[in-house]
Amino acid sequence: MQGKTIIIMGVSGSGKSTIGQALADVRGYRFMDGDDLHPPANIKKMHAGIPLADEDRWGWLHNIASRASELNAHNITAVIACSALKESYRNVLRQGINDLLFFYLKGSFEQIHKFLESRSMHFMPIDLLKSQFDSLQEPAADERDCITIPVTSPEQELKEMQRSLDLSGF
Ligand SMILES: Nc1ncnc2c1ncn2[C@@H]1O[C@H](COP(=O)(O)OP(=O)(O)OP(=O)(O)O)[C@@H](O)[C@H]1O
Ligand SMILES: O=C(O)[C@H](O)[C@@H](O)[C@H](O)[C@H](O)CO
Repeated sequence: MQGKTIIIMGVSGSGKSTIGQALADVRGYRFMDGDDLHPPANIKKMHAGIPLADEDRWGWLHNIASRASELNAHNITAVIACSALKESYRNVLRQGINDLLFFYLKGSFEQIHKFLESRSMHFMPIDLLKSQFDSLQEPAADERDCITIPVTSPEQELKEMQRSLDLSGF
């Protein structure tokens, strides 16, 4: 038996950690925050208000893929919060992880800006939100392993995710 991987993707502040942890709790899956796997240099950069570049993200994405695969090999299904902003980033994850599903938390700049204003104590400055939207490539229609979840309330988002997981045989 192999575990599976669910990646909650979207810009900073879209709710990946909050919703991802809640989903893992309710389904009995393992939660992992991709932010915890950033090398210190990446955290330092974001903290200084400098957006990450592709070169900063490749190693981090490979690291996430190998951690997910390790868990899956031990028959552990994992929910991972990972921004995965571009299609090329999602492709790195696809190449490294066998059984993978993405939930994309889709919200407007204004909606997510509000969330970030109410969040305290985080290394990511709100000013970087614009650069997150600039980098974001929303999942294309042919990215069949991506399910878009509109940002509404945590309860509603969880309900939609649960329904999709039941349908996908998770
Ligand atoms: N649907 C929602 N309704 C209201 N508040 C929400 C919702 N989703 C998330 N939040 C709140 O928005 C803030 C950002 O959420 P969270 O930290 O989970 O986002 P994130 O995508 O993991 O961010 P980052 O990538 O920067 O770590 C938190 O304070 C969270 O409680
Ligand atoms: O790709 C990125 O730019 C990063 O992953 C960011 O999204 C942060 O890790 C996170 O959002 C911090 O709050």
